[in-house]
Amino acid sequence: MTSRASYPADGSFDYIIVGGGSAGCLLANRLSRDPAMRVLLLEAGRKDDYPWIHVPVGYLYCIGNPRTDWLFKTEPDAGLNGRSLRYPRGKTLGGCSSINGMIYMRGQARDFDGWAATTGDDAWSWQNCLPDFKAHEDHYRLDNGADPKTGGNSRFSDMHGHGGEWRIEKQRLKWDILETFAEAAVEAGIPRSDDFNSGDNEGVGYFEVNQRSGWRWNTSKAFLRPAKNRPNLTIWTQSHVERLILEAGASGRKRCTGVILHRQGRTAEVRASKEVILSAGAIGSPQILQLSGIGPAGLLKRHGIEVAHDLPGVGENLQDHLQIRAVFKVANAKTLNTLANSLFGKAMIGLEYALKRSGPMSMSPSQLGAFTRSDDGQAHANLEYHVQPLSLDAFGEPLHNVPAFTASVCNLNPTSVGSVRIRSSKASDAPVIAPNYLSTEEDRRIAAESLRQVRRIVSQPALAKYQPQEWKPGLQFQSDEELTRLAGDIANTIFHPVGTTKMGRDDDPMAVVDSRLRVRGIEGLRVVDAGIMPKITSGNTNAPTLMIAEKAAGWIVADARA
Ligand SMILES: Cc1cc2nc3c(=O)[nH]c(=O)nc-3n(C[C@H](O)[C@H](O)[C@H](O)COP(=O)(O)OP(=O)(O)OC[C@H]3O[C@@H](n4cnc5c(N)ncnc54)[C@H](O)[C@@H]3O)c2cc1C
Repeated sequence: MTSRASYPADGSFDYIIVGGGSAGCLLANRLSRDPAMRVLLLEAGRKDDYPWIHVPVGYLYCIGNPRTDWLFKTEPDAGLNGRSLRYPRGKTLGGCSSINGMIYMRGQARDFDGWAATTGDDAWSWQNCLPDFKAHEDHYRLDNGADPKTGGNSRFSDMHGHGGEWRIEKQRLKWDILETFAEAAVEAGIPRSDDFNSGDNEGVGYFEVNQRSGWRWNTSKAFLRPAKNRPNLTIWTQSHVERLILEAGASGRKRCTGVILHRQGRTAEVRASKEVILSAGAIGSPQILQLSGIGPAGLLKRHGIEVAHDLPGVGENLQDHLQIRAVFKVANAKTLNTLANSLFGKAMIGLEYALKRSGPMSMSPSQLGAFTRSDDGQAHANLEYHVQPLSLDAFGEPLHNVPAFTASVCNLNPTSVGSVRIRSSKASDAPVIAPNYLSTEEDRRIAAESLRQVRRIVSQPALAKYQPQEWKPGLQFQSDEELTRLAGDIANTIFHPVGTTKMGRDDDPMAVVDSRLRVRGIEGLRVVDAGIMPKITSGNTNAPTLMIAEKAAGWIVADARA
């Protein structure tokens, strides 16, 4: 390609980070701390200067919007009775942290201990991940020193950090219907929790969120803003990476020396003298690897791509949390459905946000959470509830016009796995995303059990004053078979794809990266994003992705110095 531009004119960057999302923004900050290192961050989307990114309720307008979302769709899924889902992924600086539900959730200690066992690397144990969670944390409960909620004892500060870039705050509004649901959950035997992030999240309580004074706190504000004037950090938006440049390395193995991207209407190549780091997320990173000839040989050949390195695990092992959205109509209760469906209600909502940065516009989609066990045989909480004072068919669709709340419940440890595979050899074609939800007997059984458990909670005395009536799936459905089928009708992704470039031991043929996140068989190339998780965490996935990036940054810097 003779017209291809080559940057920069004076040589190469040291590091190229592909993807300015949750992981990519943190990495850009950490790697550019050393003024001697020239870092390039490439993001396919635009800057995060779109107003709805910053107003918390704006997720409703960012999902399904080409300004901020890749607009992916899943393949028709047998477990969802043939439905295909919208599969939102952030396409802007901040990535998914610019459009997500803002819930700060680390997962359970056993998740990380499990990663350590899978990889044989104790660096991933909970005890050794905790410092990486705390390193960037700025928890409001430590604003004045010790946590006031726990009477000033040190347990909370042992677990949490303060003064880092990643702000965590309490939510700025309350709903009676949610507080009453919490009381019903306690009546049903779920204990209260005032910290979901101590390694064991079992209990019911309010989620803490990534916000600052009523505004969304995304990773672009947190990590890029303080670094963007560093002369050694270059940020290019609207720069779509199409594939990697692979050359013979000094050891005879292949080495990644740069990337080919589409920018300002032309194709260009940029070079990295030390490393290229893929942080394009669990959909984007495997797609780029496959387009570059790194992936399952059969798939690559089918699309006419020369196989640079046969790595069968690239794009496999897709795991996600499936939320089953049970909806209950209520009487005598304030819900967002009724407030937002009247002109007066809308005006009051706008006024409250303008004056106090509180009220429904400051709202993350889910405020109340609960972690519990689907049955007594479970050793740990294996279900997460997101309880919402609203109902809709799916995020991105309008609110229903009747007073209702949603008790969305998801299996935290699904055994169904899917895949992300290129559709063609063109970078502009969205990949084929096949999550294979509810494809195992175990996941189907837990789906039916979880709907029964929702019914148990909602039938507790506390909620009786709101006369809840099950709307979806509907009380007429009782058998395992009916409940599983209905779960397939009302379930949706809760937006947590992970695992498609999983880390693992050398003798695991499906491992894509080693436990230090280096791509197997290729020098100078790492993957640092949610895709490297070998197993999905027992909670929402943004905080663990930041922890992964923090840990990886330490290794990348140390390797450069070695
Ligand atoms: C709607 C929604 C709600 C969610 N709610 C929560 C929540 O409340 N709490 C929580 O913990 N988690 C939540 N998540 C999940 C969480 O946000 C993600 O797990 C996390 O952000 C993943 O980070 P990442 O760095 O792996 O990928 P991303 O943040 O997706 O970053 C990838 C970046 O790479 C860019 N990119 C992709 N391909 C290319 C390419 N070819 N060239 C250049 N750039 C490219 C993308 O545009 C994007 O900016 C939610 C996600 C969504 C979508």
